[in-house]
Amino acid sequence: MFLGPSLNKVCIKVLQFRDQFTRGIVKMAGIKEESSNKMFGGWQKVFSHDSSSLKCSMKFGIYLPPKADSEKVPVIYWLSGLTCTEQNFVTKAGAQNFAAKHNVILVAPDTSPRGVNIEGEDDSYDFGSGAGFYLNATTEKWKTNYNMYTYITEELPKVVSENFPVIPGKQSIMGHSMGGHGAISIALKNPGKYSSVSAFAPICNPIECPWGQKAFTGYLGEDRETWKAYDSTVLVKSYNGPPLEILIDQGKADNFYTAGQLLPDNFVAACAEAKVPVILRIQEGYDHSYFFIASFMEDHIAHHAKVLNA
Ligand SMILES: N[C@@H](CCC(=O)N[C@@H](CS)C(=O)NCC(=O)O)C(=O)O
Repeated sequence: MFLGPSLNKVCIKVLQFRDQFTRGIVKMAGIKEESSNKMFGGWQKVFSHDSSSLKCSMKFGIYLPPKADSEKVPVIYWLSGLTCTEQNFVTKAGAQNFAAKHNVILVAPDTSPRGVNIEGEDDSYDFGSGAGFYLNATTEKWKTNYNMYTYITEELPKVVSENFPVIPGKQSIMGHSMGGHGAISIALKNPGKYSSVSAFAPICNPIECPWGQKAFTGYLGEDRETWKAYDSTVLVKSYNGPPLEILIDQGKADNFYTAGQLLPDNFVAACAEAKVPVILRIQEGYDHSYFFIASFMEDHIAHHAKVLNA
């Protein structure tokens, strides 16, 4: 059928756009496809790229819902916890089904620089590799590579918007444990940049818990004043940006909760003082694992989609 020269051009463009995501035949800007699997009508992919802020090769998972074959859609960033790579969320969170239903892209990066040959980087599970804490390090030993804050807030969104069909400015952020700390602190530090935020078992007050104190001493040094720039319980007290929807789920049988690593009550008290609305749901019987995360993932995606698709 002859559609006229301009309509034909539009059709060819749409077909090329679809090809880019379904057959992977178009070379993408600075990123390499590592894997691609069809899932719930969309695509679960993993890409690698050279990161300028971390000075190493990084991987991230991206789920493209069926709607992204033909239209731009909002994006939700997921930040994982200690010991995770991009694979934990991709394989265990069970989020793709809900992303397909709510027409959102999900981006799940790795949790630290990899293979940068810093002495001691692989010595413990809660510092160094797999434990970047979503901050920019200032200590001599770590500051060249451990800049996960800049990676998550600037570099990765640029890579995503240059290569995938995202609606500019329509983004939200969520995470788990160390990644819950990352999601909430990043949303509070960047008023208006993220439409909504949610977390599973977040480290809410890192300057007051052993995980946070160890990491902040190593990455930021001994001066505790500098730590406050990355502590959600401190940051929320001076938040004066647009209304933020904050949803937190916390398992009551989570051993890190009972050991005082997460401290959600401190965060909720600070929110009340600052008059920032927060929903904290204590979930009876649930632990810290991805079994807990998968159980409430639908609520979290719906929480973000309600704002992003409004
Ligand atoms: N089980 C770990 C603690 C770290 C941990 O529980 N990590 C959580 C995030 S804080 C996680 O998501 N682990 C990976 C997984 O469960 O797939 C250890 O003691 O070495």
